[in-house]
Amino acid sequence: MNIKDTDFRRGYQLSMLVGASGSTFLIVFGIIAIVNDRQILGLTLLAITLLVLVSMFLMWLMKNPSFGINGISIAVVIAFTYIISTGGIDNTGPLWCYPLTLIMMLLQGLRRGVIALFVLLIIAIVVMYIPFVSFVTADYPQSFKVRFIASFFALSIMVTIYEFLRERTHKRYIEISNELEHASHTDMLTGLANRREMLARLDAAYGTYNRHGAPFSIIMADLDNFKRINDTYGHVVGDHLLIGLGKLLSSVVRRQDLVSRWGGEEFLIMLSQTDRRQAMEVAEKLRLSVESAVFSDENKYQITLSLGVQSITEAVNTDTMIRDADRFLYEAKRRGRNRVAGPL
Ligand SMILES: Nc1nc2c(ncn2[C@@H]2O[C@H](COP(=O)(O)OP(=O)(O)OP(=O)(O)O)[C@@H](O)[C@H]2O)c(=O)[nH]1
Repeated sequence: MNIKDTDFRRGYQLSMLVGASGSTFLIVFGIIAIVNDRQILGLTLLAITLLVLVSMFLMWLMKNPSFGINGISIAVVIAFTYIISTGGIDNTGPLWCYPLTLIMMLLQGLRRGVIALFVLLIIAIVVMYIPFVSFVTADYPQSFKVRFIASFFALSIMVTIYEFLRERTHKRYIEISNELEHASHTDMLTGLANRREMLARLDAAYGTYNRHGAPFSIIMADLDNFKRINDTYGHVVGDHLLIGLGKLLSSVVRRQDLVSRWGGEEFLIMLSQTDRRQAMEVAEKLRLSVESAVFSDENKYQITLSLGVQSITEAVNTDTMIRDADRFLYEAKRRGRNRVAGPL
Protein backbone atom coordinates (compact mmCIF):
# COMPACT_ATOMS: atom_id res chain seq x y z
CA MET A 1 0.00 0.00 0.00
CA ASN A 2 1.29 3.41 -0.96
CA ILE A 3 0.80 6.45 1.29
CA LYS A 4 0.40 8.68 -1.81
CA ASP A 5 -2.43 6.48 -3.12
CA THR A 6 -4.29 6.49 0.19
CA ASP A 7 -3.81 10.29 0.52
CA PHE A 8 -5.16 10.70 -3.01
CA ARG A 9 -8.25 8.61 -2.23
CA ARG A 10 -8.76 10.32 1.13
CA GLY A 11 -8.50 13.78 -0.46
CA TYR A 12 -10.99 12.83 -3.14
CA GLN A 13 -13.56 11.29 -0.78
CA LEU A 14 -13.16 14.02 1.84
CA SER A 15 -13.65 16.79 -0.72
CA MET A 16 -16.74 15.04 -2.08
CA LEU A 17 -18.28 14.54 1.39
CA VAL A 18 -17.38 17.98 2.78
CA GLY A 19 -18.32 19.66 -0.51
CA ALA A 20 -21.68 17.89 -0.79
CA SER A 21 -22.74 18.40 2.84
CA GLY A 22 -21.34 21.96 2.97
CA SER A 23 -23.09 23.10 -0.19
CA THR A 24 -26.40 21.57 0.98
CA PHE A 25 -26.13 23.63 4.21
CA LEU A 26 -25.12 26.76 2.32
CA ILE A 27 -27.98 26.48 -0.20
CA VAL A 28 -30.56 26.03 2.59
CA PHE A 29 -29.18 28.96 4.65
CA GLY A 30 -28.74 31.08 1.52
CA ILE A 31 -32.39 30.60 0.50
CA ILE A 32 -33.62 31.22 4.06
CA ALA A 33 -31.59 34.46 4.16
CA ILE A 34 -33.05 35.66 0.82
CA VAL A 35 -36.61 34.79 1.91
CA ASN A 36 -36.01 36.77 5.12
CA ASP A 37 -34.94 39.80 3.12
CA ARG A 38 -31.22 39.43 3.77
CA GLN A 39 -30.25 39.52 0.13
CA ILE A 40 -26.53 40.20 0.58
CA LEU A 41 -26.05 37.37 3.10
CA GLY A 42 -28.11 34.99 0.94
CA LEU A 43 -26.31 35.83 -2.28
CA THR A 44 -22.89 35.59 -0.60
CA LEU A 45 -23.74 32.10 0.72
CA LEU A 46 -24.95 31.04 -2.74
CA ALA A 47 -21.78 32.45 -4.36
CA ILE A 48 -19.65 30.44 -1.90
CA THR A 49 -21.75 27.37 -2.79
CA LEU A 50 -20.99 27.97 -6.46
CA LEU A 51 -17.25 28.07 -5.70
CA VAL A 52 -17.51 24.76 -3.80
CA LEU A 53 -19.49 23.10 -6.59
CA VAL A 54 -17.10 24.34 -9.31
CA SER A 55 -14.06 23.03 -7.41
CA MET A 56 -15.78 19.64 -6.93
CA PHE A 57 -16.59 19.55 -10.64
CA LEU A 58 -12.99 20.40 -11.60
CA MET A 59 -11.71 17.73 -9.20
CA TRP A 60 -13.96 15.15 -10.86
CA LEU A 61 -13.06 16.37 -14.37
CA MET A 62 -9.29 16.50 -13.84
CA LYS A 63 -9.19 13.45 -11.52
CA ASN A 64 -7.17 15.62 -9.15
CA PRO A 65 -8.27 16.06 -5.49
CA SER A 66 -6.18 19.26 -5.14
CA PHE A 67 -8.94 21.14 -7.00
CA GLY A 68 -11.53 20.03 -4.42
CA ILE A 69 -9.27 20.51 -1.40
CA ASN A 70 -8.00 23.95 -2.38
CA GLY A 71 -11.29 25.21 -3.83
CA ILE A 72 -13.22 24.29 -0.68
CA SER A 73 -10.43 25.72 1.51
CA ILE A 74 -10.67 29.07 -0.31
CA ALA A 75 -14.46 28.92 0.18
CA VAL A 76 -13.86 28.32 3.91
CA VAL A 77 -11.57 31.39 4.17
CA ILE A 78 -14.13 33.56 2.35
CA ALA A 79 -17.02 32.26 4.49
CA PHE A 80 -14.97 32.70 7.67
CA THR A 81 -13.97 36.27 6.79
CA TYR A 82 -17.50 37.20 5.72
CA ILE A 83 -19.33 35.88 8.76
CA ILE A 84 -17.06 37.44 11.35
CA SER A 85 -16.92 40.73 9.44
CA THR A 86 -20.70 41.04 9.23
CA GLY A 87 -21.57 39.09 12.36
CA GLY A 88 -24.18 37.10 10.41
CA ILE A 89 -27.61 37.15 12.07
CA ASP A 90 -27.60 39.02 15.42
CA ASN A 91 -23.81 38.65 15.71
CA THR A 92 -24.13 34.84 15.96
CA GLY A 93 -22.05 34.30 12.80
CA PRO A 94 -18.74 33.56 14.63
CA LEU A 95 -20.31 30.32 15.98
CA TRP A 96 -19.87 28.90 12.45
CA CYS A 97 -16.12 29.52 12.64
CA TYR A 98 -15.70 26.44 14.86
CA PRO A 99 -16.87 23.82 12.33
CA LEU A 100 -14.91 25.70 9.64
CA THR A 101 -11.73 25.21 11.71
CA LEU A 102 -12.31 21.49 11.74
CA ILE A 103 -13.08 21.36 8.01
CA MET A 104 -9.87 23.27 7.23
CA MET A 105 -7.67 20.85 9.17
CA LEU A 106 -9.44 17.80 7.70
CA LEU A 107 -8.89 19.09 4.19
CA GLN A 108 -5.34 20.39 4.45
CA GLY A 109 -3.72 17.81 6.73
CA LEU A 110 -1.33 18.64 9.56
CA ARG A 111 1.36 20.89 8.09
CA ARG A 112 -0.74 23.00 5.74
CA GLY A 113 -3.65 22.81 8.19
CA VAL A 114 -1.61 24.53 10.94
CA ILE A 115 -0.69 27.33 8.51
CA ALA A 116 -4.33 27.65 7.37
CA LEU A 117 -5.61 27.87 10.97
CA PHE A 118 -2.95 30.47 11.74
CA VAL A 119 -4.19 32.51 8.75
CA LEU A 120 -7.79 32.23 10.01
CA LEU A 121 -6.67 33.34 13.47
CA ILE A 122 -4.92 36.40 11.99
CA ILE A 123 -8.05 37.21 9.97
CA ALA A 124 -10.17 36.99 13.16
CA ILE A 125 -7.77 39.28 15.07
CA VAL A 126 -7.58 41.83 12.23
CA VAL A 127 -11.37 41.88 11.73
CA MET A 128 -12.14 42.19 15.44
CA TYR A 129 -9.32 44.48 16.60
CA ILE A 130 -8.33 46.72 13.69
CA PRO A 131 -11.13 49.28 13.51
CA PHE A 132 -10.32 50.85 10.14
CA VAL A 133 -10.96 47.68 8.05
CA SER A 134 -13.73 49.06 5.83
CA PHE A 135 -15.84 45.91 5.19
CA VAL A 136 -16.28 45.12 8.90
CA THR A 137 -19.82 45.93 9.95
CA ALA A 138 -20.15 43.70 13.02
CA ASP A 139 -19.77 45.25 16.44
CA TYR A 140 -18.82 42.68 19.07
CA PRO A 141 -18.50 43.46 22.80
CA GLN A 142 -14.90 43.44 24.06
CA SER A 143 -15.53 40.39 26.31
CA PHE A 144 -16.88 38.41 23.33
CA LYS A 145 -13.85 39.22 21.15
CA VAL A 146 -11.37 38.04 23.78
CA ARG A 147 -13.28 34.84 24.41
CA PHE A 148 -13.79 34.15 20.71
CA ILE A 149 -10.08 34.50 19.91
CA ALA A 150 -9.09 32.42 22.96
CA SER A 151 -11.62 29.64 22.25
CA PHE A 152 -10.71 29.63 18.54
CA PHE A 153 -7.05 29.28 19.49
CA ALA A 154 -7.84 26.45 21.95
CA LEU A 155 -9.91 24.62 19.34
CA SER A 156 -7.10 25.01 16.79
CA ILE A 157 -4.67 23.37 19.20
CA MET A 158 -7.06 20.46 19.89
CA VAL A 159 -7.67 19.97 16.17
CA THR A 160 -3.90 20.04 15.53
CA ILE A 161 -3.29 17.38 18.20
CA TYR A 162 -6.08 15.26 16.72
CA GLU A 163 -4.65 15.54 13.20
CA PHE A 164 -1.11 14.80 14.43
CA LEU A 165 -2.31 11.57 16.10
CA ARG A 166 -4.46 10.64 13.10
CA GLU A 167 -1.57 11.06 10.64
CA ARG A 168 0.79 9.09 12.88
CA THR A 169 -1.72 6.23 13.22
CA HIS A 170 -2.36 6.32 9.48
CA LYS A 171 1.38 6.07 8.68
CA ARG A 172 1.77 3.16 11.11
CA TYR A 173 -1.24 1.45 9.56
CA ILE A 174 0.33 1.76 6.09
CA GLU A 175 3.66 0.41 7.41
CA ILE A 176 1.99 -2.57 9.09
CA SER A 177 -0.14 -3.37 6.07
CA ASN A 178 2.97 -3.22 3.83
CA GLU A 179 4.86 -5.51 6.22
CA LEU A 180 1.93 -7.98 6.20
CA GLU A 181 1.70 -7.74 2.42
CA HIS A 182 5.40 -8.53 2.13
CA ALA A 183 5.22 -11.37 4.69
CA SER A 184 2.26 -12.94 2.91
CA HIS A 185 4.34 -13.73 -0.18
CA THR A 186 7.79 -14.19 1.34
CA ASP A 187 9.40 -17.18 3.02
CA MET A 188 10.47 -16.09 6.50
CA LEU A 189 13.70 -18.10 6.68
CA THR A 190 15.23 -17.55 3.24
CA GLY A 191 13.54 -14.32 2.15
CA LEU A 192 12.63 -16.02 -1.14
CA ALA A 193 9.14 -16.04 -2.63
CA ASN A 194 6.88 -18.50 -0.82
CA ARG A 195 4.54 -21.10 -2.29
CA ARG A 196 1.60 -18.67 -2.49
CA GLU A 197 3.65 -16.12 -4.47
CA MET A 198 5.00 -18.83 -6.77
CA LEU A 199 1.48 -20.14 -7.49
CA ALA A 200 0.32 -16.61 -8.33
CA ARG A 201 3.31 -16.06 -10.65
CA LEU A 202 2.76 -19.44 -12.33
CA ASP A 203 -0.88 -18.50 -12.91
CA ALA A 204 0.17 -15.21 -14.48
CA ALA A 205 2.78 -16.91 -16.67
CA TYR A 206 0.20 -19.49 -17.74
CA GLY A 207 -2.18 -16.67 -18.75
CA THR A 208 0.58 -15.07 -20.87
CA TYR A 209 1.43 -18.44 -22.37
CA ASN A 210 -2.21 -19.00 -23.41
CA ARG A 211 -2.44 -15.51 -24.94
CA HIS A 212 0.97 -15.11 -26.56
CA GLY A 213 2.43 -18.63 -26.57
CA ALA A 214 5.53 -17.60 -24.57
CA PRO A 215 6.71 -20.91 -23.03
CA PHE A 216 7.99 -21.18 -19.47
CA SER A 217 9.44 -24.01 -17.44
CA ILE A 218 9.91 -25.02 -13.84
CA ILE A 219 12.57 -26.82 -11.85
CA MET A 220 11.72 -28.61 -8.62
CA ALA A 221 14.96 -28.89 -6.62
CA ASP A 222 15.44 -30.84 -3.40
CA LEU A 223 18.50 -31.04 -1.15
CA ASP A 224 20.01 -34.51 -0.96
CA ASN A 225 20.23 -36.21 2.41
CA PHE A 226 19.42 -33.04 4.25
CA LYS A 227 18.14 -34.98 7.22
CA ARG A 228 21.67 -36.27 7.74
CA ILE A 229 23.04 -32.71 7.84
CA ASN A 230 20.39 -31.67 10.34
CA ASP A 231 21.00 -34.74 12.47
CA THR A 232 24.78 -34.31 12.38
CA TYR A 233 25.22 -30.56 12.72
CA GLY A 234 21.85 -29.43 14.09
CA HIS A 235 18.93 -27.42 12.72
CA VAL A 236 20.69 -24.04 12.99
CA VAL A 237 23.35 -25.19 10.52
CA GLY A 238 20.55 -26.67 8.38
CA ASP A 239 18.78 -23.30 8.38
CA HIS A 240 21.97 -21.48 7.34
CA LEU A 241 22.46 -23.93 4.52
CA LEU A 242 18.91 -23.32 3.28
CA ILE A 243 19.51 -19.54 3.35
CA GLY A 244 22.85 -19.92 1.51
CA LEU A 245 21.34 -22.27 -1.03
CA GLY A 246 18.49 -19.82 -1.71
CA LYS A 247 21.04 -17.08 -2.42
CA LEU A 248 23.10 -19.32 -4.64
CA LEU A 249 20.09 -20.45 -6.72
CA SER A 250 18.95 -16.83 -7.13
CA SER A 251 22.41 -15.77 -8.28
CA VAL A 252 22.52 -18.43 -11.00
CA VAL A 253 19.14 -17.78 -12.65
CA ARG A 254 18.20 -14.62 -14.54
CA ARG A 255 16.46 -11.62 -12.98
CA GLN A 256 13.15 -12.41 -14.69
CA ASP A 257 13.14 -15.95 -13.20
CA LEU A 258 11.74 -16.65 -9.76
CA VAL A 259 13.18 -18.86 -7.04
CA SER A 260 10.76 -19.90 -4.31
CA ARG A 261 10.94 -22.05 -1.24
CA TRP A 262 8.28 -24.61 -1.99
CA GLY A 263 8.48 -26.38 1.38
CA GLY A 264 11.08 -27.75 3.86
CA GLU A 265 14.19 -28.36 1.77
CA GLU A 266 12.41 -28.09 -1.59
CA PHE A 267 12.78 -25.14 -3.97
CA LEU A 268 10.64 -24.42 -7.02
CA ILE A 269 12.18 -22.25 -9.72
CA MET A 270 10.20 -20.69 -12.54
CA LEU A 271 12.09 -19.89 -15.72
CA SER A 272 10.24 -17.44 -17.92
CA GLN A 273 10.59 -17.51 -21.73
CA THR A 274 12.38 -20.84 -21.40
CA ASP A 275 11.60 -24.06 -23.26
CA ARG A 276 12.20 -27.64 -22.15
CA ARG A 277 15.73 -27.93 -23.57
CA GLN A 278 16.92 -24.61 -22.11
CA ALA A 279 15.35 -25.52 -18.74
CA MET A 280 17.30 -28.81 -18.66
CA GLU A 281 20.48 -26.79 -19.25
CA VAL A 282 19.65 -24.33 -16.46
CA ALA A 283 18.90 -27.24 -14.10
CA GLU A 284 22.28 -28.79 -14.88
CA LYS A 285 23.97 -25.44 -14.30
CA LEU A 286 22.25 -25.18 -10.91
CA ARG A 287 23.25 -28.71 -10.00
CA LEU A 288 26.90 -28.03 -10.84
CA SER A 289 26.94 -24.70 -8.97
CA VAL A 290 25.60 -26.31 -5.80
CA GLU A 291 27.88 -29.33 -6.11
CA SER A 292 30.96 -27.11 -6.38
CA ALA A 293 29.91 -24.57 -3.74
CA VAL A 294 31.36 -24.65 -0.23
CA PHE A 295 29.05 -23.36 2.48
CA SER A 296 30.85 -22.43 5.63
CA ASP A 297 30.55 -21.13 9.19
CA GLU A 298 33.15 -22.63 11.58
CA ASN A 299 32.96 -25.79 9.45
CA LYS A 300 32.73 -26.28 5.72
CA TYR A 301 29.75 -28.05 4.16
CA GLN A 302 29.14 -29.41 0.71
CA ILE A 303 25.70 -30.32 -0.48
CA THR A 304 24.05 -31.62 -3.62
CA LEU A 305 20.69 -31.17 -5.27
CA SER A 306 18.35 -33.43 -7.18
CA LEU A 307 16.25 -31.62 -9.75
CA GLY A 308 13.09 -32.37 -11.72
CA VAL A 309 12.25 -30.26 -14.79
CA GLN A 310 9.03 -29.69 -16.69
CA SER A 311 7.95 -27.21 -19.32
CA ILE A 312 4.44 -25.88 -19.86
CA THR A 313 4.58 -27.07 -23.48
CA GLU A 314 4.73 -30.65 -22.16
CA ALA A 315 1.95 -30.26 -19.57
CA VAL A 316 -1.82 -29.72 -19.54
CA ASN A 317 -1.73 -26.88 -17.02
CA THR A 318 0.37 -25.57 -14.12
CA ASP A 319 -0.94 -28.23 -11.71
CA THR A 320 0.15 -31.12 -13.92
CA MET A 321 3.42 -29.29 -14.67
CA ILE A 322 4.21 -29.16 -10.93
CA ARG A 323 3.20 -32.78 -10.50
CA ASP A 324 5.44 -33.82 -13.42
CA ALA A 325 8.41 -31.84 -12.06
CA ASP A 326 7.90 -33.57 -8.70
CA ARG A 327 7.77 -36.96 -10.42
CA PHE A 328 11.01 -36.22 -12.30
CA LEU A 329 12.62 -35.06 -9.05
CA TYR A 330 11.88 -38.39 -7.42
CA GLU A 331 13.17 -40.16 -10.50
CA ALA A 332 16.47 -38.21 -10.05
CA LYS A 333 16.55 -39.27 -6.37
CA ARG A 334 15.86 -42.88 -7.30
CA ARG A 335 18.63 -42.86 -9.87
CA GLY A 336 21.17 -41.94 -7.20
CA ARG A 337 20.64 -38.19 -6.35
CA ASN A 338 22.74 -35.19 -7.48
CA ARG A 339 21.24 -35.32 -10.94
CA VAL A 340 18.64 -33.75 -13.24
CA ALA A 341 15.62 -35.56 -14.66
CA GLY A 342 13.04 -34.20 -17.04
CA PRO A 343 11.20 -34.73 -20.30
CA LEU A 344 13.63 -35.89 -22.96
N1 LIG B 1 17.10 -26.92 9.33
C1 LIG B 1 15.96 -27.10 8.70
N2 LIG B 1 15.60 -28.34 8.30
C2 LIG B 1 14.45 -28.51 7.65
C3 LIG B 1 13.59 -27.44 7.38
N3 LIG B 1 12.52 -27.91 6.70
C4 LIG B 1 12.71 -29.25 6.56
N4 LIG B 1 13.86 -29.61 7.13
C5 LIG B 1 14.45 -30.95 7.26
O1 LIG B 1 14.72 -31.53 6.00
C6 LIG B 1 14.83 -32.93 6.20
C7 LIG B 1 14.18 -33.63 5.04
O2 LIG B 1 14.39 -35.01 5.23
P1 LIG B 1 13.95 -36.08 4.18
O3 LIG B 1 12.57 -35.75 3.66
O4 LIG B 1 14.14 -37.45 4.78
O5 LIG B 1 14.89 -35.86 2.95
P2 LIG B 1 16.46 -35.94 2.84
O6 LIG B 1 17.13 -36.32 4.12
O7 LIG B 1 16.91 -34.66 2.24
O8 LIG B 1 16.62 -37.10 1.82
P3 LIG B 1 16.35 -37.09 0.28
O9 LIG B 1 15.43 -35.98 -0.02
O10 LIG B 1 15.76 -38.42 0.00
O11 LIG B 1 17.67 -36.90 -0.37
C8 LIG B 1 14.18 -33.25 7.55
O12 LIG B 1 15.18 -33.58 8.48
C9 LIG B 1 13.54 -31.93 7.94
O13 LIG B 1 13.53 -31.73 9.35
C10 LIG B 1 13.99 -26.14 7.83
O14 LIG B 1 13.31 -25.12 7.65
N5 LIG B 1 15.17 -26.03 8.48
